[in-house]
Amino acid sequence: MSTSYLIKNAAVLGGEPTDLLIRDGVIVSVGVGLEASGVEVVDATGLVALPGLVDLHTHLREPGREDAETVETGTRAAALGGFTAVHAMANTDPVADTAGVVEQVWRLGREAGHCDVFPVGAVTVGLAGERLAELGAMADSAARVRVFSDDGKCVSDPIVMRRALEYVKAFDGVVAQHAQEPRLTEDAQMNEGELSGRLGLRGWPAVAEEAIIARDCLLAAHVGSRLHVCHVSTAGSVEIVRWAKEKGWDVTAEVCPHHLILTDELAATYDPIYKVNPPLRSAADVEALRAGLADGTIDIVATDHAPHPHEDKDCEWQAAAFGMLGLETALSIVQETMVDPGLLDWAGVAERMSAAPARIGRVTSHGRPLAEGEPANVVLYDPSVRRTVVASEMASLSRNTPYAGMELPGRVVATFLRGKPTVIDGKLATPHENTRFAPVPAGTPA
Ligand SMILES: NC(=O)N[C@@H](CC(=O)O)C(=O)O
Ligand SMILES: [Zn+2]
Ligand SMILES: [Zn+2]
Repeated sequence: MSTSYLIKNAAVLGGEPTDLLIRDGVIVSVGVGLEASGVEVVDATGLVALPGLVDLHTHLREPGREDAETVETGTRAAALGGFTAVHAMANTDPVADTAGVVEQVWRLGREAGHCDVFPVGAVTVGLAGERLAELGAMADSAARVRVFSDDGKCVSDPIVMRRALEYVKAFDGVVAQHAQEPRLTEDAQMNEGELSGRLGLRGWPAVAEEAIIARDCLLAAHVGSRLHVCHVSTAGSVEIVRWAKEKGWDVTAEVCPHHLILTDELAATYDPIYKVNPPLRSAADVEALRAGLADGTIDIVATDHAPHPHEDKDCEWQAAAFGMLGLETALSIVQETMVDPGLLDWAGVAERMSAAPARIGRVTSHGRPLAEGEPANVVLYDPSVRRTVVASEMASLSRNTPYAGMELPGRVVATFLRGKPTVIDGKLATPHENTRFAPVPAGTPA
């Protein structure tokens, strides 16, 4: 059985047609007109080749909420979205605040085999914001945790945040903050503005995010540590991160696809599909986020894939859970909002969705260039097709996509994890097996 693939005529990072020869999980040569025997030939004419995407912010829900998602189903969704690695957030039940839980999640990822799973460790015990979790033990575990986050909750106590930033320096870790000042956002339901007043929904003001980001940048600088800001959603946050970077501080930030395309106007539908934390913001915020991502102020796109079962979403707005799916649509949203308008080229996408998230998470085996000797983590993407999103066709166990019925550009045709296809012809490949590759001709509608 073949473990070798010759990818022909792929636009590597959107460049000229190039061939990639993959053997035993490694890219062994890159060039024009490559020939090889005993390989499966993949016609990638018209397809863009990118390094396998890396998500720094995914909720896989296992253990504890296997009715919403499991490591198996969430990593299927990831592979179909072009991801070869995801960081699994710690707000599970039990919380991933011990070496035991992070090792369990890491092992489940290996067993599923659709993409690599890097568990995020909680900053505080039970996400309670009071006592530091066993950060060192999680870092030293088989899961080798480097990203720590209480995501879903803000580490709001400045002393606890300071200690966490100091502690993670010992193993080159990073604290990923969910920036939400809790007192300013009690029972908050949507972006605070004229519309929240009109709709009678409690507002979530931009200052609640920006105040924490500013404080944390100052704290990180003060102790000489590394800060990552989750799901930046306001123009003011972009300005603060830009300021911190100008100072030379080690601060990175992410934006989610939904904050690049959707606005708070959607709350007027009272459809909780649009309820997310931080909330959808104004059109001016969306514009500032796109500009910040384009100029590198915002380092990465992270999905914040947040599956919820229908009973937590099919209810009135106030009672509904925060969060939306993201893995299977992320690359299309980035094409729509950044590439097609000319704000970012494919090399820029590779940097922000693969290389930079891998660097921030200190993952050395992903986010590598598509070059000789590198691990063969590759996604082949067709930017020329358009597709209508159908929620029931998602691999995720949950259905809470805000894009159902929307027409989006692009389609992931194939994903390779260490030289093995996890996705073939836009469909899931059987993991741990060699499967025949049958690519569709470029330009075939999805
Ligand atoms: N983003 C969300 O709205 N929800 C996330 C938590 C989080 O990312 O803060 C979730 O776990 O459901
Ligand atoms: Zn969050
Ligand atoms: Zn999250």
